[in-house]
Amino acid sequence: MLQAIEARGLAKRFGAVTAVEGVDLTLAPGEALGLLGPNGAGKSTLLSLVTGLRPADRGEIRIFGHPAGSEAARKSMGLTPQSAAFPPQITPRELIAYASARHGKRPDTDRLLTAFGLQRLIDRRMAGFSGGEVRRVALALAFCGAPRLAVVDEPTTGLDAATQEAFQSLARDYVASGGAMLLTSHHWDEIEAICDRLTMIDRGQRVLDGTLAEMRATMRINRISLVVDGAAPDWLPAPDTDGRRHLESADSDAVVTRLVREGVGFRDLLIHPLALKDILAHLRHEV
Ligand SMILES: Nc1ncnc2c1ncn2[C@@H]1O[C@H](COP(=O)(O)OP(=O)(O)OP(=O)(O)O)[C@@H](O)[C@H]1O
Repeated sequence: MLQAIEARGLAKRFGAVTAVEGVDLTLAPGEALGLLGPNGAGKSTLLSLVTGLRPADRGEIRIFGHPAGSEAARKSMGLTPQSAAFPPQITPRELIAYASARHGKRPDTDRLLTAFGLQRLIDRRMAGFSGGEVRRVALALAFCGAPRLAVVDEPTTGLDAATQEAFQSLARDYVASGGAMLLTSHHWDEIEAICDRLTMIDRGQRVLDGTLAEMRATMRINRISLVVDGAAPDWLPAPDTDGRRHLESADSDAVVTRLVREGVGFRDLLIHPLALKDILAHLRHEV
């Protein structure tokens, strides 16, 4: 299958700073890849190489088989950069028409307006738009004309909860209908809600790559929480502010058996697989 993104050995320096060093990246159609990493890890630089906004110093990137930055590669992708500025006299309708035309498509204005709550703003000049309103327009542009690949850098930073949810739902629909999505975010729950696979980079290097399911299967750790009535044994952690005791275990059956055997009065027992945040906290000791 032709990959949406196929990148090998990418490297980029800015003077003395090595922003990206020897990174491989693949993304298939119908897949969402979350790019994670601390501030300054090299995520935005990596995206700028993938989108062809900057040339790589070393390595090769193909977008649906075409070199990054080529006309064919650019036409196949929609993009929301980390920060975007638009001419003050332009309206969202004009921008959406322009971005859709790049893909040779009629503007799918109605769907995008509804998804990003832009109905009231569509014909207003962008001068005076709030930060969140500008961000919503920038996000809508990544999906105009149904590109085969959407690249979104910290999509929901500064957006209200309703718009964050709308974005997640649109992103899931886009991927389910065959779109490929590369996303960076500092919101782990957002990555978890949208992405099938994640790649973590740190100081320009890839330190982790895999699906959440693979990571969970490897770790086999569950998060257990319960309320204890009466005395609790020493091996249980103290209750949190929510009154529940939380612990992690590779053998939740054994924990429950022990509670019963020791006659602990417990209720509201919940057993969950580890959240992405917890998985990364564990793996960080190993990477
Ligand atoms: N134009 C530039 N000139 C000089 N250094 C740069 C430039 N762009 C990025 N860098 C440096 O490259 C490194 C990677 O930056 P990058 O913006 O890719 O990180 P990031 O992972 O996107 O960070 P954040 O989560 O803070 O957005 C940082 O050390 C940054 O200071």
